[in-house]
Amino acid sequence: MDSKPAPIELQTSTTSTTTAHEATKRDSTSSTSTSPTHAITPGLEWSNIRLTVPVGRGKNKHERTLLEGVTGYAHRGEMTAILGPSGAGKTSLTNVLTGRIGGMGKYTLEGEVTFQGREREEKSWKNTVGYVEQFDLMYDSLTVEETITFSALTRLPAHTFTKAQKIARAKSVIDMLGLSKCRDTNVGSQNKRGVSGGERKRTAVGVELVTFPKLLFLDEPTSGLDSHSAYSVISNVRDISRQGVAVLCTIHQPAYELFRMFDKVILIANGRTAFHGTIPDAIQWFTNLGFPLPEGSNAADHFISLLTEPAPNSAEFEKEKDKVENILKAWEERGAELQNLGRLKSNTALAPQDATDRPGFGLSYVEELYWLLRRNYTQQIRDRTTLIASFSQNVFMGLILSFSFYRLGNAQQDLMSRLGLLFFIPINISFSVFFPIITLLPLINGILIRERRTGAYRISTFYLARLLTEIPLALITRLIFFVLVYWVCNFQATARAFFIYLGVNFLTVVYSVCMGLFIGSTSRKLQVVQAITPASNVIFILFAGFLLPTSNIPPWFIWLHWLSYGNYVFASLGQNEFIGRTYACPEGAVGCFPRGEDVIRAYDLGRFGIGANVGLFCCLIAATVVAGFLMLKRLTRPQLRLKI
Ligand SMILES: Nc1ncnc2c1ncn2[C@@H]1O[C@H](COP(=O)(O)OP(=O)(O)OP(=O)(O)O)[C@@H](O)[C@H]1O
Repeated sequence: MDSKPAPIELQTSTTSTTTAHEATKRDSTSSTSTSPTHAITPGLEWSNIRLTVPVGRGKNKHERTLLEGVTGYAHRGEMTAILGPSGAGKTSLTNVLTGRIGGMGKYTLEGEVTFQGREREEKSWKNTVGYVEQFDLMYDSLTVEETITFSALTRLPAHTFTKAQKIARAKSVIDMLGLSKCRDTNVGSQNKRGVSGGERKRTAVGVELVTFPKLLFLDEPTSGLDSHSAYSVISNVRDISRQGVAVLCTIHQPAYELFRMFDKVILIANGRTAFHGTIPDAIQWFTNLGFPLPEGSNAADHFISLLTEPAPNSAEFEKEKDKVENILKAWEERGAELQNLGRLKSNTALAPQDATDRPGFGLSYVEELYWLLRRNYTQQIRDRTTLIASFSQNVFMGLILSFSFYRLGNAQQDLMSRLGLLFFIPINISFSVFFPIITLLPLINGILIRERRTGAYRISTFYLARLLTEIPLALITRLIFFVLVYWVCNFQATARAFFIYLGVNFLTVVYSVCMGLFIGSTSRKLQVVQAITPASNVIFILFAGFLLPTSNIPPWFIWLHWLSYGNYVFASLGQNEFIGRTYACPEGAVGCFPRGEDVIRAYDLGRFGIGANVGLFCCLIAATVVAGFLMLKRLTRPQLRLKI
């Protein structure tokens, strides 16, 4: 093997405004005459990649080949574009190269992928690679600086970097990406104003870049951006590649000024390689195949149109039906020589593991919890609209209930109203807590999945931080509701009864948060979670013992009664309110409850005392916490496949 990487030819990039065709011609001639001004060393290499998935059902079931015999490389110090028509296999190839094919269901994968001549290893891979997704999920109320600093603090290993060094790294990345002006602006989202699209994309790049990746993948980094923003993103990424990073970008229809910034291009069609090399060489290759670049046209558009199959009913179909196949065959037969010209041989001796390769968390458990809590609270408190909406909803409900059940007396109909109200309060709590949590959870879990892939922090700290954020906020926003309803509706006017009522309702809030996190982690799809939530809650309400008396519950459903939070809450609140109370019972009236104890007996609320009910409820909460944690862990498990 070579002991020293040989320099390879590069084009020079300028920002002049010549036409695409003129620029292309000039690039074509310059490509063989300039030498690189920075080090280029071997990086990622892949050979003979074959990926198949089973498709169809029954008799129609067959194997579909998504990638066939794909070979290529991405050098450190170079920026490579992966280009091809829709459905060509760009995402599939990127998934194989990054090890993210776990989500594809059953598949078979053959071939070899190495980084710097070594097989990719799970423990160091997350520190080697950065992946900027097309839809970059970030906390929208955090500023650019907070977002990038959080990434530096959690992802740079503690055994190598001090906190001050991590913060300094975040600052230097912000400067490098030209984000200094907007460092204090919120990242924002579709629903919330924040930085511009280009700045947001550069922030997503910064989140990955802080960790000194040696390999950076970007999935369509320019989609949705105007030409100026797209140019600035790609020129930033190009600068990053010059620092010894192998950059691989899938890209859709780039403008020529942008396209020519790439050092190499990989053209893909029908899951096979159609070309790999410099852009001028690509133009020459296709000219030699009989497809010269038409005057005034963009080379990227020209390549895509060459690799697009003609529509079966189009006029060109007969003439062009074999065009793509012929191009692919030509590369398979004669392309290897050209591909190898620009290829550096890997030498593992040249690639010592550096300090960032060593696995390890960026922060201690407590520090990690602190930063996760800080991020959660910053996000929640800055999200004023949601906070105000939640607070107003509770005040509104409190007022409605207070007026509806105003100053209940001790008549029989007032007794029934009390009973109904005590049953309604936990239902109201659960629904009002569940929905804000489950609506946000798919987004939060999306961020968690990305961050877990990078090994940023422990899942247990994330979960604990979520609980410690949601519970206090849910309690605070509901306090007025609890107080208002209790005193206006005229429940037992003793401090003991009031605090028991408050305590049981607080536990209901805690349970609802835990249950919300559990249900929210059952699926990554909001629609699924939204369907499960009301159904499961209604079942627990039904079997709580009020709507369907316990004696009428079929024996095979009795477990639902024991799993129902309403059972414990209703029994505790019922005993708290009714024991020791008397009610007016007109003489001769039937079905009358003269004493509170009669109500307890009739509704079977007295099987356990208040303490035992609270104890059982705490056990149910503990079980929900554990189930929610396991569910979240399963849902967001990084599915890396690096060994082939
Ligand atoms: N899990 C899967 N099962 C069956 N077919 C799949 C699966 N994943 C991808 N495909 C198919 O493989 C082909 C390549 O898909 P891929 O997403 O890699 O293309 P792409 O080049 O990234 O397309 P686009 O530019 O439109 O995103 C497509 O025809 C797609 O329908």
